[in-house]
Amino acid sequence: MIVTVTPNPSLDRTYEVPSLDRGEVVRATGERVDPGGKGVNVSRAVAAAGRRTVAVLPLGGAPGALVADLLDAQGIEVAPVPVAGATRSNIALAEADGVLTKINAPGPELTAAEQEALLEAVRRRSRGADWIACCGSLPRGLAPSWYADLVARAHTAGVRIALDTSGPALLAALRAGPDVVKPNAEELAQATGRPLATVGDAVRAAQELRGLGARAVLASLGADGQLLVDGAGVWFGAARVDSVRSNVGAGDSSLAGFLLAGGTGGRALASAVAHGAAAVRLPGSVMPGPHDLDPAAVAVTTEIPVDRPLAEPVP
Ligand SMILES: Nc1ncnc2c1ncn2[C@@H]1O[C@H](COP(=O)(O)OP(=O)(O)OP(=O)(O)O)[C@@H](O)[C@H]1O
Ligand SMILES: O=P(O)(O)OC[C@@]1(O)O[C@H](CO)[C@@H](O)[C@@H]1O
Repeated sequence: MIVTVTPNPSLDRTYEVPSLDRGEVVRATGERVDPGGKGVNVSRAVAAAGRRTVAVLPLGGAPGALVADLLDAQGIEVAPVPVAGATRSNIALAEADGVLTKINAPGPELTAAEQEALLEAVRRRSRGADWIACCGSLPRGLAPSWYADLVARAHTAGVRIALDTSGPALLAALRAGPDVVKPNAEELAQATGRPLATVGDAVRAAQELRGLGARAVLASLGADGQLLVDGAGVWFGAARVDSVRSNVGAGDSSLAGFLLAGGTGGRALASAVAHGAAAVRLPGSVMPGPHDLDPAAVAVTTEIPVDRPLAEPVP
């Protein structure tokens, strides 16, 4: 079982627009609503693979009720922690040329009692879990050390923990020794304070995160693919994608793929890459199921193309 924790979930609204014209009324040609937040997406991908998952998350107000209903309709077990503030709505504006602009709201502030209830729900629901995946930004009220605390609690309970977050929350959690962290290129650059221009730069940054405490680093590099750096070595994986529809949630799908395949080694990296590639072929944050995957298009190697320039370098 894979338990996910999303401290700041969202109702994800995607509007398809011909193009963005600042200051004008822009008429959408299509819209969709998805239950969102990074851990929620991991649960959606795990459930799509037919595996058991429980999504632990605070939910409040009408948007929170809608998130719960949408997850229920997808057959995903939810452990909701009721909160007074309304769950946020995040907006994605998808232009016809493929450019996507995302607006993420701050979300409600959690009171001390709500924070305690969330920790208690994680403790109760993660008994006997194979993995806890803690994902996304922290809402106001939660200290940057919140994920670090969760890592320590998971290890005391004998459960492995994967973490996908950024900034001070990531840096604080590294010191607690998470089993795997999943930064993207920007988060790697931010955590190390250095630009990323090549695959080699990304390997060095991932190794630095291991030096800070992470046991393994699954680094997602957008169109360039993914790296896995752990105590056994370094793997690089990539898949060809002919047409990209939406990259929202591609990282979450990748993390789900990684955990579904055991969460360690080259086989798990191949699954992560297959899930990332499948996610970008689907609209909005739709998570792929087994029938969407194309494992034959994935290549994983230990011969790292260190000098390869990144398609999207981080200055
Ligand atoms: N343009 C693309 N072409 C091919 N594969 C892609 C592309 N964009 C993303 N992917 C696949 O999806 C994975 C995750 O993408 P990315 O690095 O953008 O994650 P992310 O920034 O964490 O995304 P999110 O936060 O929206 O979940 C990539 O490592 C890659 O395998
Ligand atoms: O604001 P955060 O927590 O960093 O990210 C939230 C979010 O952008 O992440 C998911 C895609 O990865 C979306 O479902 C959601 O809107």
